[in-house]
Amino acid sequence: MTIHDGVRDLEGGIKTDFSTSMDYGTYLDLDTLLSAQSPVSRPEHHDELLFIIQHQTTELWLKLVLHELRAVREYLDADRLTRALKTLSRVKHIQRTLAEQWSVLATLTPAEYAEFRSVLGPSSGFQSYQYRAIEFLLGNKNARMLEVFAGTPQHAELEALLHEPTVYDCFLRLLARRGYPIPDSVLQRDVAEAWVEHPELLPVLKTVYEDVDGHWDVYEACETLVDIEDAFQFWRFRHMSTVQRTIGFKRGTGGSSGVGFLKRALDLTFFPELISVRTEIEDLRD
Ligand code: HEM
Ligand SMILES: N[C@@H](CC(=O)c1ccccc1NC=O)C(=O)O
Repeated sequence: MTIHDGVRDLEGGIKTDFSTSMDYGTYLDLDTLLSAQSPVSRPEHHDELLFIIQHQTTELWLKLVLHELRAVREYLDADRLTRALKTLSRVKHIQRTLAEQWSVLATLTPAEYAEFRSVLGPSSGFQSYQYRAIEFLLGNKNARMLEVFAGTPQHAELEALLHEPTVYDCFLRLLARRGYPIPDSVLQRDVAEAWVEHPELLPVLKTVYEDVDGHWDVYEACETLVDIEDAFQFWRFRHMSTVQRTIGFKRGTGGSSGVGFLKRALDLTFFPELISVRTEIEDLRD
């Protein structure tokens, strides 16, 4: 029996003296983490803590996504496709958590948000360095996004990332090394530019999608990239719809038109050929 009068017994082995060893709070640096929530409203608005924690938890997960996507590029460069796939699968699970998390912020009513929105000044998620870095890694390169980071250490980091290959570049280079006829126009592209659809890639992808068993790991990688894009778009949609129900059609604090600006992001695409190849798959008849 481990429960007495509704109380769980502490087992004899449970450690309680940490004077000479690592403990939970020290390992996780919780003093730093839990002292980093500083509401600005005066008197402090009850819901500002929700707003801050929603952003901070998102940024923590984005930190891990960034870490994993950098690893994915390294695995692809080292021809370790299976390892890259395993890592991308972790990214997908984080994306699911991030999309789900919008429901917490959706409990913030328009009236509650309006009570402290003005303290945000011109700050906005548009200035999220990690979000932009992830977009760059996935192929949505845009040098103008650097402007809001002028004079900060993140500017140099994003500038470097702008000139590095994307996850998709690394994947297609791996395919070329495996003997797939990836066109030079793709392999030699200026990686600092946003990805634009390369129709000349379609015949290569078609060979994969027409014989998935003969190209299984490549096929699986293509489908995983589609999953990642899908999840990214879902996050963007949930952001846009949460914004719409919270501020309607007000302008954004970052200076954009607001919802209209966020809606246009839904037309962006990371891996257009992986969508177009589906059009090429012939419907079979019996
Ligand atoms: C009530 C909550 C929120 C509102 C009203 C809101 C509103 C907006 C608006 C209007 C923009 C466009 C830029 C601007 O003019 O400010 C924007 C951009 C952005 N927000 Fe939010 N947001 C909210 C929550 C969040 C959260 C929780 C995150 C998570 C980190 C986030 C991340 C971003 C990002 C990354 C962008 C840039 C998007 C892009 O460039 O396409 N936002 N937000
Ligand atoms: N752009 C938002 C403000 C906002 O959401 C925000 C402000 C400061 C830090 C992060 C934010 N989140 C997303 O844009 C607005 O227009 O209300």
